[in-house]
Amino acid sequence: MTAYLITSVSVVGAAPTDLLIRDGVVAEVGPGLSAPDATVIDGTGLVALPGLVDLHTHLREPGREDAETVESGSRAAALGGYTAVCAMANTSPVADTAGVVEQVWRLGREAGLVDVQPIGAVTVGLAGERLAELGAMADSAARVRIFSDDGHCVADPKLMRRALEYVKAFDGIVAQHAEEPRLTEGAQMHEGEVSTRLGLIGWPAVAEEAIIARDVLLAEHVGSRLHVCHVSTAGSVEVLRHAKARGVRVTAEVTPHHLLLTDERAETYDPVFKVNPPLRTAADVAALRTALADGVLDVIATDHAPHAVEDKECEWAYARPGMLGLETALSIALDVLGPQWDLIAERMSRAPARIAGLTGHGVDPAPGVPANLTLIDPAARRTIEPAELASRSRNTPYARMTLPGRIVATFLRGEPTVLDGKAIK
Ligand SMILES: NC(=O)N[C@@H](CC(=O)O)C(=O)O
Repeated sequence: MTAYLITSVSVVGAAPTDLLIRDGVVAEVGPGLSAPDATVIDGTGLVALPGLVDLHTHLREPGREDAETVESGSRAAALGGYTAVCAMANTSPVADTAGVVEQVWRLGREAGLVDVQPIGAVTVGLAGERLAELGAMADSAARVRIFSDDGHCVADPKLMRRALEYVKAFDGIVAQHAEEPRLTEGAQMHEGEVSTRLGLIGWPAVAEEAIIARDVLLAEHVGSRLHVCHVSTAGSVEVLRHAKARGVRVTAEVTPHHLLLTDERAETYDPVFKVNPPLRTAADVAALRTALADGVLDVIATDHAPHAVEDKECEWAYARPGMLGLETALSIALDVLGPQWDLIAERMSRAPARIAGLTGHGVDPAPGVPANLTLIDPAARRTIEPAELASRSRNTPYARMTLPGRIVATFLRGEPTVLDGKAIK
């Protein structure tokens, strides 16, 4: 196994030092290291972070391998600085049995570019009618701990309660896609001034907030762990703030796109901006940013949602919701937060690893820890060209935008998955 000596690198924003990677772990950290057998990487101007961890990735395999595979999504993740991703269950077939989660887990191991941790469905077929085999998925080789019907809300309060109770047996967590379906029938975008002007049916903020309010009360009642997917409104932040102050065991994520883009993008009628939950208002964006800084929002999660051309390049009403995220998330975080490296490490690596229970991930580079890390050039700027992305899909909302930051290298257990900004395999 090749050893790597990264010289003059800033570890999570600290003063430059050297970092030696050997036998899968960070062997030494300190100035003036020498290791004659090691491959040297000049880290001048670069920042080392613990490898990013995504709590919310759609890999589309099995079922829609034309849009993404475990391998292509893993490559996109590695290029984005990730060393672990949690793969959502809305595949075809749905990941609602031990067999399917083990298949995804095995495909992740075979690709070997990031650790792929499958998420299991809460209900059979995401249909919201009866609980899936949560225990069998937890006991499987994939060791599922996060359960989610993402793409669909677990709308039935009794089922949601049962799921929250059930996962306590193995310290699991239910990740809710908070959307009261009766309030979003036919919805095409955020309900507000822009939807009124465009004549598109709106997805009101209250459809999200009402479910979060209900679910934090349920989580409190049964003493279980709730995670809220892709929080998008100022009102949701207030509900979460209140719940956290009461000591409810709730965590929450926000996507890069909800931190940057607003519903005014719908004026283009370009379905690349159609997403679930929808892009909201500038006031929502501001509230999400504040909540991310103060910890009401624990995590930046990509909700990487690749879609084939025919599902995206069509009329707005017929287009599938969802955007790519893995290859641009760090740049958006840097744009939104600036070089607050400790905060970025917390929201994009440590906290998601903790929530998902992924040992060996989300740990700052220090002697003895697994060498899961990424090297970032914060001074670089790059223009996003959809055709150059590793994802099989092209639905990035940042096409031709120039964004700060570039991933120079990513290491998974001491082996590079990305070097010089290029995927190794
Ligand atoms: N976030 C999205 O806009 N899309 C998700 C599922 C979903 O949440 O609708 C997808 O799987 O494409």
